[in-house]
Amino acid sequence: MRIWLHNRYSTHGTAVGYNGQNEKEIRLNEMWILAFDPGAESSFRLITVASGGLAIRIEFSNHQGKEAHPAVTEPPSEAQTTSERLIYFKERKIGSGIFGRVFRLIRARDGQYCAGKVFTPPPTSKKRRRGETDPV
Ligand SMILES: Nc1ncnc2c1ncn2[C@@H]1O[C@H](COP(=O)(O)OP(=O)(O)OP(=O)(O)O)[C@@H](O)[C@H]1O
Repeated sequence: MRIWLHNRYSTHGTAVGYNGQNEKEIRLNEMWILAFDPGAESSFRLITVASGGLAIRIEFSNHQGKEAHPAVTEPPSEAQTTSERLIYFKERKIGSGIFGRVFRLIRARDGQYCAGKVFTPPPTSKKRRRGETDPV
């Protein structure tokens, strides 16, 4: 089951958080997925509820007996403005490498699963200052 929130006429935008994430991310005219349950049985049609400027679209897709969408790694994103940047919610850690930790993410706009790496900055102790000579 997918539940979407689309603010069509909001003056100040809408913020949707998950587990305390992205709570301060306010968007205008953005579509948000509010719930996703891959094991949900399909027994309803698409429902759209419109109330004033708030429209809630409820999509009951049939995922019964199917695995959740496999995690995929996306190509690097183009440079985007803050309001265009896609929003991801961290679901859980799925691995780690030398350069950082890898998380299973849910893309807020369409509920697709993705894999995303959070890079760990290298320790600063080995950084050399400008003008410092190479170690022998
Ligand atoms: N697209 C993905 N789907 C599922 N799991 C993934 C995906 N990408 C990474 N992982 C998991 O995260 C782990 C670490 O991935 P990462 O890309 O960081 O590996 P790495 O190349 O060994 O790391 P590094 O480049 O930091 O040395 C993988 O071993 C795997 O378990």
